Amino acid sequence: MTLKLKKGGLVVSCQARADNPLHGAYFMGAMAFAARDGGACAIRANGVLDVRAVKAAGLPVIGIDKQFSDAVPVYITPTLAACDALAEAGADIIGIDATPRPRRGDEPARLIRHITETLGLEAFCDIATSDEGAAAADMGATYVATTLSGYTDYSARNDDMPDYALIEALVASIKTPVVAEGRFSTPERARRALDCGAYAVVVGTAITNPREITRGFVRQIEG
Ligand SMILES: CC(=O)N[C@H](C=O)[C@@H](O)[C@H](O)[C@H](O)COP(=O)(O)O
Repeated sequence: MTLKLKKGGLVVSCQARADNPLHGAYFMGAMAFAARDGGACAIRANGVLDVRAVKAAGLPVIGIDKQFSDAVPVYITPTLAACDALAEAGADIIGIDATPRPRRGDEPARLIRHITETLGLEAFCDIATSDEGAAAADMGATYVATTLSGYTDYSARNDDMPDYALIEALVASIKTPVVAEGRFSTPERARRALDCGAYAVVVGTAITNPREITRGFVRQIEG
């Protein structure tokens, strides 16, 4: 079966939180057009409004719905209802948190079945460890992504490096395509992800967050 993400391709994550001056579907839609013109093979976007807007660029869309809560750590597309809304908005692939952490919503296995069997879409499973990736693969994930490495209390890290070791461990242990995501802040880092065996690589901040890019320059020149 042909997958919607291109092997060896660059996925651009077009996301801006409410405190970001570029927050909103208009800006994220424009980012998606720019990413498409630059050669991206797909877009990752948060929320139904942004998914609809980025869809206009004509690329496959990984839709997620971040629902932050003080009560539980899981926030990426925690419910079947969120999956339905993203599908309705035009997502081709739905991204979920597939870690076994406490959640308010539905279990990863149920979400994956719903996405792949009921909605007929692809399930993009964000994990933080190789055991979690293996479990997601067993549950029927279409892709396993390293997105949450460094962002759970048991995978916390002090540097800003991507988790190449996790990519390699996953590639060695599962047949499901492994997508590299998280801290691929230069073209060289993205290239190395593919050299480690990643199927594709997702880049967000380094392409679509001018505020963070500016901060990086200012840190370097002002010390
Ligand atoms: C941990 C989490 O919630 N990551 C999010 C997932 O959607 C986004 O905030 C990241 O920007 C995205 O994963 C891309 O990563 P980077 O921006 O490092 O290229």
